[in-house]
Formats: sequence, structure tokens, C-alpha cells
Amino acid sequence: MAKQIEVAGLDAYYGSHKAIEGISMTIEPRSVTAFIGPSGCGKSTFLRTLNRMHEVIPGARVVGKVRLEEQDLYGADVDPVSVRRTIGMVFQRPNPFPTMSIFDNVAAGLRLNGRYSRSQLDGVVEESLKGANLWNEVKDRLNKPGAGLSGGQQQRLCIARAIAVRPQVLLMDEPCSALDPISTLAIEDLISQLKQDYTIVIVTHNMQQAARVSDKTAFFNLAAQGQPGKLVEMDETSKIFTNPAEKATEDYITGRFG
Ligand SMILES: Nc1ncnc2c1ncn2[C@@H]1O[C@H](COP(=O)(O)OP(=O)(O)OP(=O)(O)O)[C@@H](O)[C@H]1O
Repeated sequence: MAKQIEVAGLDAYYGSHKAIEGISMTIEPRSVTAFIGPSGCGKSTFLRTLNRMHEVIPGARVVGKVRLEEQDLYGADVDPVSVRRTIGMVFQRPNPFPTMSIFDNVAAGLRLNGRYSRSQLDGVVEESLKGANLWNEVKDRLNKPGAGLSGGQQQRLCIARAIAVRPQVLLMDEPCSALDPISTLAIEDLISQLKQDYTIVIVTHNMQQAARVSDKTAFFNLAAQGQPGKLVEMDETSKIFTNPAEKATEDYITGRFG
């Protein structure tokens, strides 16, 4: 299922403001890639260009190439909605559909995308909740509202919802920032399991988290306020955190930034 992403010469704009510039990288399948860098350097913007969510914002546009293996995601014949199905996203704040049951939250994407029998839906919902390490906690209350779960459980429900449609890539934008330390560890364990099957990209402000969960780390930075964010370097996570090539990376990871 997992696929490689190749980005070449990517710029992203909000109206006339160029938020990121000249980003090129390869994101490997069946691995976790972390994006780190100071606030405003464009990590979330870049993440959203990878599944065509950036252009949902009025006036926002992208220049450059993003390929999901053989497919040019910005090709003229490509439907952005199908890109978002193939490349799923988990957000900072858990956002289950509040009035829907746990079952319906997970089944929502499937119901939008086709006709499934009840037994097919039962199967996918169970498999997705097991995949998100939530099944045992909710199997006896699948018809209760998703909003009744704890924050950490809601985030795992959102991950179950994202994997139910069998994406090839999972993008996670600070998925633990609203969670307590125990729920954070549960999500990190889950990320480590999910990477067997998916290409995972995670934006995080938490250096320890990047060091714990990711195989590769990309450090982004701004030359100055108002300038576009750029990719400074990307390497094995162990290398970035012990012996980065660039001084700006070292300053950032050791807290000497700014
Ligand atoms: N919806 C938007 N409209 C206009 N400008 C935006 C929008 N979202 C982000 N920007 C601008 O794009 C730049 C990059 O922002 P982005 O949120 O991608 O950075 P970030 O590195 O993810 O920051 P943080 O770590 O604080 O979340 C910033 O200058 C920001 O003000």
C-alpha cells in the first residue's frame, strides 16, 4: 500500500505571499519522516501541499512537482478529492464528527466512496479500530458518540477513520500536541506500527518525539521574518540529532535558536 513521494522545486503561496520556496525531497515508503523547524517556517503549509489541501484556502497556490510514485499529483487530469483519499490526514486537534457514533465516524469515508454491505462495513470498522489500537476500548460501545471518548481515544478514532479508506500515505500535523503524555505515547506506538504499511509524515514541535518516532528528519527554517521557509537539510533522524551538516540545524535542535 505504501508509496514513495517525490517533491521537486516546490513553492507555495498565500495570495502574493510566498510561504515556502524551492523544496525538493524524497519521502520513503514504510517509514516515518518528521518535519521540524521554528514556528512559521512552513511545515504545515508544505504538509498540506502533499495531498492538495493547500489549495482549499482561497488564493493559495502551488508551483513545482509532487509525485506519488508514477502519478503527478498536480497533473491536469488529477482529481484533488481522490488525492486526499489516497493521502490521508490527521490534524492537531482530534476532530471526530461530533454527532456520529464511533462506528459511523470510522465508516464515514467508506460510505462517501461507494456502496458497502453492512457486513463489509462491520469488517472494515473492526479492522481499522484494531489498526488504530482502539478496538478493545470501544468494541462494546460502537453506537455511542465519538465525542464521548477521551482526547487520546478521539485522536486514535481519527486515525482509524483515516486508515479505513486504505490510504497510501498518512500525513499527521502535530497529532499529539493536544494530548497528555500517556496518550502521546500511545499515538507514538501506533505510528511505529502503522509504518509497516504506510508512508507516514509527521509535523512536530517536540524534538524527543521526532527522535523517537521518525526514521528521517527534515529541518525547515526561515532566513528572516517575511521570507519564505526553506528546507535546510534532511537526513537519517539519528544523524540530524547527533551530527547535523548545517549549523542552523544544530542551533535549533540544541535550543540555541534565534
Ligand atoms: N491560511 C493562511 N493564510 C495566509 N497565510 C498563511 C495561512 N496559513 C499559514 N500562513 C502563513 O504561511 C507561513 C507558514 O505557516 P505554517 O503554518 O505553514 O508554518 P509552520 O511551520 O507550520 O508553523 P507552526 O509551527 O507555528 O505551526 C506563515 O508566514 C503563515 O503566516
